[in-house]
Amino acid sequence: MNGSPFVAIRRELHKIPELGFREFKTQQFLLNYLSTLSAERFELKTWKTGIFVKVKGTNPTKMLGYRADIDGLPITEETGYAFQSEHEGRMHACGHDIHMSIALGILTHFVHHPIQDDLLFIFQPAEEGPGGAKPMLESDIMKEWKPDAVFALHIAPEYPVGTIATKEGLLFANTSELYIDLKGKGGHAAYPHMTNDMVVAACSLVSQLQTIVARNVDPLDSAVITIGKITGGTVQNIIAERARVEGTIRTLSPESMARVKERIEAIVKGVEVGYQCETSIDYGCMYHQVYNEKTLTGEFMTFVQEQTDVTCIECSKAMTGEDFGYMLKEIPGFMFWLGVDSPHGLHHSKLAPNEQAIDVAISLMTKYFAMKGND
Ligand SMILES: CC(=O)N[C@@H](CCC[C@H](N)C(=O)O)C(=O)O
Repeated sequence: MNGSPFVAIRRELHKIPELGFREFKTQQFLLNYLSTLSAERFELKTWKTGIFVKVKGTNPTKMLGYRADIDGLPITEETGYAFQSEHEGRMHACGHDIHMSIALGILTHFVHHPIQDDLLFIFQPAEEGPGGAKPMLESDIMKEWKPDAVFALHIAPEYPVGTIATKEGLLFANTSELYIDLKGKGGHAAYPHMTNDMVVAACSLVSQLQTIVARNVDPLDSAVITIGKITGGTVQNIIAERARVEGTIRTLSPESMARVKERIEAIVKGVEVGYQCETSIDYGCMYHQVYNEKTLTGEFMTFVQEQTDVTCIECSKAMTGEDFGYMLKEIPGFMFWLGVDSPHGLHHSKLAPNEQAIDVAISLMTKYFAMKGND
């Protein structure tokens, strides 16, 4: 095992994944860790299941922010790790355990080696949903402690350890969850003519939704409609009275999101008429695109290129979503991908990030903050 204390911390956090706004043990773990550091060097405020930590500068003229998300996913882990999730049906399958341990590593460094400016560490709940970044940003705490610039990273399974990938401008998509409920008339499997079958209606709906990206979105633009879950019916020989279709929409602009939603609503209306049923649409949580401020991102990419132990790649935009986009809408900054070289991708039950990436990121970001926070 790697000797880094932050690898050991990651493993402890990996055991206790919790869903959005239920990160009680995670918050306690972070608070316990913070209680081991010199209290006079920082101020701490809890916010719901999240935490703000302001590490005091020696002669601050500004405040720099760093955000780490802290929630897990509803996935049953299949890594076989000795430190596998102890929470049935929950897993850190998006790397937030790594994100937290990196944030603690950077924070610990600056508690011991203060720089001129203040640093704000934001341990944010509910990134996977329903979204913690926006309400944190709107909180009284962040009105008082509003950083002048803010940064975050996300693990990238597809890149080797030592690779940093980002770009100026749009990095991640606009997202919206999608929940469609269908209610018809159930009945005996042998009497379909006396019912309105919601399994058939849901199947037709899912197929029609696929036509939106193919036929209604400009081929030079991009969008995604993924249906990740369909439920309906009760047993094999009863025609289903109800069905529910759950998914997510991704677009490269807020305008395209509005257009895609218009088409979804029209298609759902058509299913309502065609299958003589009642329908309702709920868009759940929505995330603003992640847009990297150009000057800061360009300067960061140059900084990374100057380091001997990491490689900087200019990547393409991705259809992933991140509520960190809300922070970047209000505060200049950027997000970047951190290579972790996993054979399995994000949201996979066997995601296995290479833990050496933790110290790579801590080392890179401590150097970056030392440069930015002393200028
Ligand atoms: C980085 C990442 O994987 N983020 C999630 C954000 C999900 C937002 C929301 N729950 C949705 O599904 O639209 C992603 O799936 O991209």
